[in-house]
Amino acid sequence: MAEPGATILAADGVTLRFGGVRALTDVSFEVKAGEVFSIIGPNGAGKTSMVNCISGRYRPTSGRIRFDGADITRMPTRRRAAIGIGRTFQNLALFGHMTVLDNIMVGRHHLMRHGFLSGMAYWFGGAQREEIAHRREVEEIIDFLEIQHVRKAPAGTLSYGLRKRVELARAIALRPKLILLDEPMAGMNLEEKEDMARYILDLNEEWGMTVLMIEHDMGVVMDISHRVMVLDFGKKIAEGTPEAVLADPHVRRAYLGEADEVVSEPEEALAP
Ligand SMILES: Nc1ncnc2c1ncn2[C@@H]1O[C@H](COP(=O)(O)OP(=O)(O)OP(=O)(O)O)[C@@H](O)[C@H]1O
Repeated sequence: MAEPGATILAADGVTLRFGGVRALTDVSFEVKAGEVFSIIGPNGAGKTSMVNCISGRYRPTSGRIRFDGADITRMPTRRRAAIGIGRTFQNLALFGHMTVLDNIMVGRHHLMRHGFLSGMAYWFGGAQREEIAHRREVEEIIDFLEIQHVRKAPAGTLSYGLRKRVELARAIALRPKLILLDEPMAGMNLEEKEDMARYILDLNEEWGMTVLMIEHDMGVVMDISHRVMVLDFGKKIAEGTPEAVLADPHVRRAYLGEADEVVSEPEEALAP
């Protein structure tokens, strides 16, 4: 496991093409162990494509990605999860008819030697002991994310904010070293966003989890990120502390739309 401050994830010249579309062009960056690192940029800038290259859903057309000392560029997705890369999705991906508890247990499935409640092995093969240990871990996550009151409820019956929290619980059930969060606050009200921001910070500070996040809410990004990378049309245009990125003229032009303000007419000129 990388020491705090050492490079845990490194993308080197990552390019991704879909036919004629260049989703990413020569993107390089490093995430340090223990960081909250955010990727921001306008719609279609390549943020999800980058996260998909890291999680294994997409293979870069060229370039390399290293994680915790291993070259993962062509590694299968399942193997990446096993070596410590967890993720949540932009759109919820829970089993609606299953309870919260079972949804989170599914997240731990591949860590279980005996499979999920596999027949005779459950009683005689040590699988019972193993499942008890897994349940204990899951309960710890349930406590941490304060979802005890809904642990037996079918996931599909919960509010959107709670479902997002369950999805986070399932992703951290793997105890990843790096968690990829794709718009964790999307569609949330202010209170839900504040809760989620606090859970992400606690995960980072108390559990030592490195976080790579895509998020559109600039307030949240600036509040909880140690460093931010900005993509625009698939290219990296800035990287640094939230303050430095906010002050960067390229970012202001490309992302915050300041160019529009500069070229717009004075208000009097628009009056009839
Ligand atoms: N599977 C795909 N097939 C074809 N083109 C794709 C695919 N995935 C992404 N793209 C294209 O790649 C570019 C980058 O898309 P991507 O979804 O990575 O951007 P994004 O920054 O995550 O956008 P958003 O903020 O809207 O989610 C876009 O032009 C998109 O249409």
